[in-house]
Amino acid sequence: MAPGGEFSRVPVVDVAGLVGDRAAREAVARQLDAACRESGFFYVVGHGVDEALQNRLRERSREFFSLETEEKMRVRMALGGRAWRGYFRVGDELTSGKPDQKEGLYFGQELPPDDPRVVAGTPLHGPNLFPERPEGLREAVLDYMAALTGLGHRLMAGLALGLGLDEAYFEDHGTREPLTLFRIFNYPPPADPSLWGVGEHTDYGLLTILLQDDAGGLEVKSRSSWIPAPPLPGSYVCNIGDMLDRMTGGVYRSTPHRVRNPAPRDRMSFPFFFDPNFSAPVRPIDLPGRDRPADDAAERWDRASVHMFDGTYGDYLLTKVGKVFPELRSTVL
Ligand SMILES: O=C(O)CCC(=O)C(=O)O
Ligand SMILES: [Fe+2]
Repeated sequence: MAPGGEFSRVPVVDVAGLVGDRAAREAVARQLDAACRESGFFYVVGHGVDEALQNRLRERSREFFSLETEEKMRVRMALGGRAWRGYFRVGDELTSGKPDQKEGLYFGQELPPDDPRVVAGTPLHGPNLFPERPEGLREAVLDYMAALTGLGHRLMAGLALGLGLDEAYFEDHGTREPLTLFRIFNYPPPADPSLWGVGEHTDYGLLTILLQDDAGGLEVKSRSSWIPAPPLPGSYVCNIGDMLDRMTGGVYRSTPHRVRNPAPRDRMSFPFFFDPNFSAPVRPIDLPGRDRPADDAAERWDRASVHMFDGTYGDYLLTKVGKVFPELRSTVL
């Protein structure tokens, strides 16, 4: 393994063994561990998510984005209030201060209005803002989020094993009831080729599980160059977020990435974020045999500039929200 985040490809891991016997789980865990140290990015195949469900989600999403802006704006984010849900237009979301060339829908765990967290006005908690049309988008999103929550638990158990921890470590430390955020993005071909669909960034939480279509355009930052993560049929692209990077003292890497749609048509992607519970305190993981952070961790953390380990995951996440949607700062925070 090259030191310091130098890598030349995003590895593919068949995770079917995670539902097998101990030896099979350990074999997968070793591959996940190597990928998380080296690049912080990996494809997974053998993930068990139903292809028909993915197709249903894709179809309904395509139908939604093809509606007139006026209709899409009926579920605009401003109406989701503190729950941080709904539709945003091309250019509404900022990455590193620059408007992204993508439109999208934000979803989270579906909670009834009388859930105590909703009644208390807890940010990022609430019912979703589902559009009236197309019919079936609501069911596709909820079914898909349930399937991906299951995959998130399986992968986190594999990551725990790879770190030499009990497989239930993450469940016991914040993910038994995870915070799950789900987004559906549509990237039109950029009007100006210098504009990014999503500019360079790292993700916030533990693990991102991304379904992309066949347009391509996702790139991952190795130390000295950008490495493409092209669509691989039947796969997800997974990556480590800042929180897991910090919890592991930088042993697992949250790697910068960016997207520009290279296709002459729209590109759709479906990132699912599997994070600790909003009220879970975030603590560094005690990793046997490792008492200091990876050599380049401080450099990476400075760039992301978050406060660490002195609060809950929710406290941390709220420091991020206002940066990407300045308009929502007053409603969410
Ligand atoms: O659309 C993609 O392929 C990646 C999106 C992404 O990086 C993100 O939402 O954090
Ligand atoms: Fe990302």
